[in-house]
Amino acid sequence: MEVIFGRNIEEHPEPIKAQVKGEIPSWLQGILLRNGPGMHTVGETRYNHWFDGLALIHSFTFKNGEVYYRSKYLRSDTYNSNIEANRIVVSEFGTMAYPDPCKNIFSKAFCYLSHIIPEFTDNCLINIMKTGDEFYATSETNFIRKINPQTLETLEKVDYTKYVAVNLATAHPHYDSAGNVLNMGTSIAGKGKTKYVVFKIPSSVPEGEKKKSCLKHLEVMCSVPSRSLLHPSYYHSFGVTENYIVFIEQPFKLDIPKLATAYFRGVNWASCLSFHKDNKTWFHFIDKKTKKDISTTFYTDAMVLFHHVNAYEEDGQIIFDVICYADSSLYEMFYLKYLNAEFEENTKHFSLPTCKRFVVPLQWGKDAEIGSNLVRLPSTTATALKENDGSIYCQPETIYEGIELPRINYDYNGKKYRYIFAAGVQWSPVPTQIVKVDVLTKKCLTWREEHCWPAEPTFVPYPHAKEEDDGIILSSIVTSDPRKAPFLLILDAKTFTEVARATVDVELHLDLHGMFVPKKDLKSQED
Ligand SMILES: CC1=C(/C=C/C(C)=C/C=C/C(C)=C/C=O)C(C)(C)CCC1
Ligand SMILES: [Fe+2]
Repeated sequence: MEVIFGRNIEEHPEPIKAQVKGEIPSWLQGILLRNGPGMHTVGETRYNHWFDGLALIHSFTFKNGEVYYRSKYLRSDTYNSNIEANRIVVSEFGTMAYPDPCKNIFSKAFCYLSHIIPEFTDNCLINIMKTGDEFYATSETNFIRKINPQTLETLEKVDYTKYVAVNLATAHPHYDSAGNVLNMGTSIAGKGKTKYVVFKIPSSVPEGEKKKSCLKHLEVMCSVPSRSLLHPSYYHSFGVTENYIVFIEQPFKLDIPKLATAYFRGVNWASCLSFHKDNKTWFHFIDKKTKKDISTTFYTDAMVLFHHVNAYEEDGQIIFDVICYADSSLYEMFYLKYLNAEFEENTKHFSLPTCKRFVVPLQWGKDAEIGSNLVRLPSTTATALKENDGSIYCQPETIYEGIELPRINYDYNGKKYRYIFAAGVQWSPVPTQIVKVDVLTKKCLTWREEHCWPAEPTFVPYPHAKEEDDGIILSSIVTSDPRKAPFLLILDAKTFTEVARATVDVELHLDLHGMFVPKKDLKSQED
């Protein structure tokens, strides 16, 4: 397992031509851009957690049937400070570094509550975000880093707090059909309130503007107050339907007093997150037009989720699919000390990711009886029970067990849909398969090969696609057999048969998330 997780990967900033087996569809022109941790030790020092690793962006460029690979470490301030010091000097999710130059004891810690949030890392290792024709590497702190999608060069550091009062923001924004970005972030104890803020970054800027930056035109859409000033929920993504934003306030929470004192107590940020198994999980549905949270209280039992799959409305009900866990063991499992030879033994206690569907009615008759099920969707076993105090208790339907890193045909985002493409994680948090799940029939198709560890699958539609699964799946495959080179796999999304594979004779890292950028969305058509 060390082979896959703990090693430092060499960067290859110059394009390397891949060996193609099969035929790359001629219409496939563009760049698959992906992000993830690539360096886990600096000098003699080692990160504790896999989510701490320094961001290594890599890309597969598809051009006239050929594929070119390149990779480059994000030159974040964090990367530069670490390399210069030849040791880890900036704190990450699972590793507190001493002394961390970002944490000045006297200027930060003993001020007012609104000033106790420490300065976080700009090691943006989770995903790639597109605003207008700009691309950013993203994580969950207040910093994002602009990159050149073609050369993978690192550009400006952007601080969200300059444009919106959030201390944290998700690495999973949504995009509407015009390309506007919708994202959420948490504003901690600002003016005595902690809230979840929904904001929009427009895809274009007013004409004639000299230094074009979509972020300068960021607008706050609305906000939801946190149930607790000092214990806001942690969230990794959210959902959208045609008319609503779906936000889940889960009992996996950030403890702000702990966060503010972590540096002095000698503990990492991760230890400031805790799962409250006796609390409830609250659902919020924010009406995009009125910008109001629906007033009824909707909830389910305690659970932990990271990824929303999709959400939509049907017959006055909101349907949303999420990958759920019984507890927060996922983040625990990714400590590098567990990703070793006893990996299989260690992961036995890992709670299995399960795709669940919740169905929530938006209206019901005044005479609906207490205890009655308000769900009117014949195709589901999910229930929503009316309770004495007017709240609605929701119980999900299990769609599929053992999938993570879900993706869909994004043209169906917020709409009724049928297929999930995901990584299959049957026996551990590490993917061994690529899976296509039909949410209606629960039937699935899988791809797997010995010694192969697939990345999150990205769906790219055919140019004149008619059906939801008319397209291909792209996934970069890391191999644990030194005789087998890694490759980019292309599957037919309908049948899951192999279309082509492009093998690259370099070490690939297991990454997290990314996006396919069609050639038409790239500013210059150069390589
Ligand atoms: C640094 C830092 C954070 C980083 C979180 C990260 C890096 C999360 C990664 C999650 C992933 C990769 C999930 C996959 O499903 C927090 C806790 C937001 C807040 C404190 C500072
Ligand atoms: Fe994610």
